[in-house]
Amino acid sequence: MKRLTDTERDAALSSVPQWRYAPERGGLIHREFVFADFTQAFAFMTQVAFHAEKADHHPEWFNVYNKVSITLTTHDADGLSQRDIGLAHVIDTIANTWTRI
Ligand SMILES: C[C@H](O)[C@H](O)[C@H]1CNC2=NC(N)=NC(=O)C2=N1
Repeated sequence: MKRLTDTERDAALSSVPQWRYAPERGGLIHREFVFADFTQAFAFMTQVAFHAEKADHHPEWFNVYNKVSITLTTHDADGLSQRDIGLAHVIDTIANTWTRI
C-alpha cells in the first residue's frame, strides 16, 4: 500500500476531521473516544477488531476503562495510506452507534 503524498494526505484528512494528524513514524492519525463505561468501550473495540481482521488492517490502540485511544498508520508504507483513512471512516461509523461522553 502506497504512502499518501502531502497533497493526497491533506485532502484525505479533511474527510476525517476528528482525527489528528501527527508526522511521527512517517505519518499517523490519532483519535480518542470516551464511552459510557468499560463494557461499551470493549464492545466497540470488538466490532472494530472484526472489521480490522477482515480488512487485514489493524488499529494500534490503548484502553483504560471507558476510554479508547486509537492510532492508525501503515507499517509497510512507513506512514499514512488510504487504508488508514478507510479504517478511520469505519471506526467513526461504529463509534457513532454508541453513546459517547
Ligand atoms: C502481513 C500483514 O498483511 C500485514 O502485517 C498487515 C496487517 N495489518 C496492518 N495494519 C496496519 N495498521 N498497518 C499495516 O501495515 C498492516 N499490515
